[in-house]
Amino acid sequence: MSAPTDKPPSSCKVMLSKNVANHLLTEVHEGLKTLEKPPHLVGLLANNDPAALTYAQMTQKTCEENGFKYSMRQVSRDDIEQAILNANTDNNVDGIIVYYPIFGTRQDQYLQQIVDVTKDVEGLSHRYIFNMYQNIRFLDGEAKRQKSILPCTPLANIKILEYLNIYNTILPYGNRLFGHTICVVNRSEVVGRPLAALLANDGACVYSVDITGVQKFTRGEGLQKKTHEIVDLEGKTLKDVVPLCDVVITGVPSDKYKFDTSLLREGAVCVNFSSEKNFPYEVRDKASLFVPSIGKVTIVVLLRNLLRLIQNKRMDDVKPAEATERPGTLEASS
Ligand SMILES: NC(=O)C1=CN([C@@H]2O[C@H](COP(=O)(O)OP(=O)(O)OC[C@H]3O[C@@H](n4cnc5c(N)ncnc54)[C@H](O)[C@@H]3O)[C@@H](O)[C@H]2O)C=CC1
Ligand SMILES: Nc1nc(=O)c2c([nH]1)NC[C@@H]1CN(c3ccc(C(=O)N[C@@H](CCC(=O)O)C(=O)O)cc3)C=[N+]21
Repeated sequence: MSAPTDKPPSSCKVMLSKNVANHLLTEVHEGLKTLEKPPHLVGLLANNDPAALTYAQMTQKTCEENGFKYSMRQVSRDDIEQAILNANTDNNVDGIIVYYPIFGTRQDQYLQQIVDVTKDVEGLSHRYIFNMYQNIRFLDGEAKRQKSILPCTPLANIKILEYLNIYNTILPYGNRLFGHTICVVNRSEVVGRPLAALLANDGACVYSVDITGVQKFTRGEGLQKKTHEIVDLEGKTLKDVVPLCDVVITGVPSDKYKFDTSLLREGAVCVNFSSEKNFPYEVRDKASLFVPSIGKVTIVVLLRNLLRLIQNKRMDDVKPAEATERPGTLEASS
């Protein structure tokens, strides 16, 4: 009966990721001011994935517009290992990003582990992944001067939720998602699973949905645990958990997939990180806030991670000087 023109205007606010990206860029510009020369990021492209090429080009453009140096190195699969080792030892390279998938097998995980940990802008090294899952936020223990590196796309999702004020800044750092129930549709090792863990570590109840089933990530009743625990919800599906959620995040890599918006709670916040449009247009009838894509934020987070690597390295460099200034420090800490 009702023609589209009869419909009241939607109350949904569509938030474009460039707003969040620009907000984060101001922080990046502050960091840049403290450096003598532009940070140099090397992108190693060894596949024919058009999404990887687009992402690499978007990264190059953002680097060049914001005072970073970016070099794209296209190599064959056979040469990727040596290309990583060369970038590791090149003093003119501050950060390395290798675009995946390359082999699409465990060889890709091997390549992730040979990138020098001090140049790993994507936080894929074992040490960073361990810290993330264990909710260890610093590399230098109680000194708390060197922050661990978090993977870019999961962290971009978090920066978006912060910008949308889903994080409650009245609560202590680390508990700021307490009371929120979040659904993440994708449990890949590079995005969905780390994202669910990070959100749960910040206090949320997270339903992680993949084609293999649903898992619940929490820090236990009353956030009693230091890090998250995971339970399999046997027999449960997306339909059971979405109505409980005030935030829904999707990352399904298929143009055929469309999220069933009839499941959404009125006023839910919806974010899509897939390069495909996972939400149909009608999401605007249910959601209070909708973020259709997040690529621009991911790239700024990448630059922020690069600055963090440089800052961490600088602190490593000043350590010996400090130790001589304060005799006894070394003995006391050994
Ligand atoms: N915006 C950004 O910054 C980034 C976006 N992406 C995009 O995000 C998407 C996902 O990337 P990856 O996680 O690396 O892909 P992936 O292919 O490694 O993982 C996709 C996951 O989604 C699951 N899945 C597929 N269909 C599903 C369904 N109907 N319901 C629930 N789960 C389903 C798969 O089983 C798999 O675990 C891609 O479109 C990719 O281009 C990836 C990295 C960064
Ligand atoms: N080591 C590694 N890290 C990655 O993060 C990685 C990778 N390899 N391999 C390739 C995929 C793909 N990927 C995308 C990033 C942003 C958008 C994206 O969403 N871009 C635009 C839209 C792009 C367009 O205009 O089509 C946006 O959000 O506005 C898509 C895809 C990262 N990837």
